[in-house]
Amino acid sequence: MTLAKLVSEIKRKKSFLCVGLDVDLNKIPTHLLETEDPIFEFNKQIIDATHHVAVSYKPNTAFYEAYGIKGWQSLDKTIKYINTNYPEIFTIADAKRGDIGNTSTMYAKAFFEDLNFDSVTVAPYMGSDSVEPFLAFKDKFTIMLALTSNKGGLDFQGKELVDGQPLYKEVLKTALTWKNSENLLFVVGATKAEYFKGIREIAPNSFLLVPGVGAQGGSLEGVCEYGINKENIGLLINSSRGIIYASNRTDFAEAAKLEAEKLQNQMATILAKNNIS
Ligand SMILES: O=c1ccn([C@@H]2O[C@H](COP(=O)(O)O)[C@@H](O)[C@H]2O)c(=O)[nH]1
Repeated sequence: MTLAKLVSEIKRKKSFLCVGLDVDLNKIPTHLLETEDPIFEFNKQIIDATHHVAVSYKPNTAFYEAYGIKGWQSLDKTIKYINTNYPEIFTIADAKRGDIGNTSTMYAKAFFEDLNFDSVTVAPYMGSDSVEPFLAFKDKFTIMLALTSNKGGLDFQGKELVDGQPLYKEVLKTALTWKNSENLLFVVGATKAEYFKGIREIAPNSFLLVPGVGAQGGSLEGVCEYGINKENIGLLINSSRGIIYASNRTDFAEAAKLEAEKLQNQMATILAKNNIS
């Protein structure tokens, strides 16, 4: 996958929606628990019902790791299902990794080579040599936490450095100087809409993965006011619980489809307002 292909898919579908596949066995319809692989069965039906309005899927690996080997197998089946049936979809392993260099290389191999995701999320705390091993993979993307959606996100990310600028801005500026930074995207929470203007001053053309609409209450319109880039759009807006748990009954896939279509409609309106076609 290339970012140019992602942009052309966004324009074709008039959507920059990323559906989060955060599967909790306590929340899925009970009839699925009788199937051989309830997590995969749930994902398959969600994907089939929403792929026409989504350009990306983001399984958060915690929701698979929590179920041990079986969970990891469900993740493997899910990514294979997407890559085989919907190869135009941009896939994100939300794993928030990062470690000393040789360990980061192994994490990168796990997600880019073994599982064949297009991208993986990483934490910046360990610095350049913990992120650059991910960036070295051609046509694969590293999505680094910049300003996260949770309340505590500002505890450290918002701390002012000696020159008065907040840490997250320094993280953005510095990361953009790293080798292969053209393969770098950033996570910025939708709950932090008022920060997008400043972020776009530092990273005008970077793609931003934006979680926090739906269950966390972030505003799509608020994010797009300054977050949207007229050339490449530059946004992937994620909603997980708001879509996948729209119903916990047998109509769950249809309910997810309706929620995803609602968001896509709003996105199409925003694209049209910005004269992006
Ligand atoms: O700043 C961040 C970074 C990651 N996330 C993840 O995104 C989804 C959001 O799920 P919702 O159900 O739509 O709230 C989830 O996997 C988080 O771990 C985030 O929310 N904020």
